[in-house]
Amino acid sequence: MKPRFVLGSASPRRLDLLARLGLTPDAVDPAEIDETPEKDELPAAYAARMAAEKARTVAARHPDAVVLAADTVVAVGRRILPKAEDPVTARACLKLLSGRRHRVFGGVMIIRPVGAMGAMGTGEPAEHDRLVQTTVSFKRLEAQEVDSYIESDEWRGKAGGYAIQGRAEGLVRFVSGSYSNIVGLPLFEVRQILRPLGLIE
Ligand SMILES: Cc1cn([C@H]2C[C@H](O)[C@@H](COP(=O)(O)OP(=O)(O)OP(=O)(O)O)O2)c(=O)[nH]c1=O
Repeated sequence: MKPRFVLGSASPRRLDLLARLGLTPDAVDPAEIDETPEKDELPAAYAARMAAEKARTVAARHPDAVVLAADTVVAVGRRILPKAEDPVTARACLKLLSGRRHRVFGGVMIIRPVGAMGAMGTGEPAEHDRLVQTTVSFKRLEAQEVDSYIESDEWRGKAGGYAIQGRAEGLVRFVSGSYSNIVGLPLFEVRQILRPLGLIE
């Protein structure tokens, strides 16, 4: 029997990405936790910590289900870029990204109840995590390109102030690594975890 599957995310991108694997969650229940980075926290550690905290928060509400949560962090060197919620922040992000490479860290945490799905015994739920890194290179952005992108509003609610799944892809010279990781969920790694749990064929 297929286990119950809960997506612990408010991101419509993550729901769309799961659909590409043929997976529709039985419930969507965002964690809504405090997402403030710790002082001097490195981007990779932050992405992993956020994914784990979101998944543990949601798993506590759904002890009988497989729970997936993720976090996408855009980083320039050791610097974590914010999720752009206003044009000033989005502009500042684009300025940092213009003409250089940056990294996108995708933290994924999947928690499943133990004692189900053939696992022996009971006790603490089992945790499966992944940290995926993608390198992205933007062209040097002209002032007019920045203005026009800000006008588009596509940056709103996106880590690092851009959405590669929209017109920003036309400003990206190359991507090295997982594309779906940039959009919000590294599908290869997610499938590797969910398939043995009987959620994906
Ligand atoms: C870089 C980039 C990010 N994003 C999105 C993915 C994520 O939704 C968002 C990063 O914020 P997250 O904090 O990872 O996710 P979220 O707040 O949207 O949802 P939740 O915490 O409930 O899971 O940025 C894109 O859609 N395209 C991109 O190219």
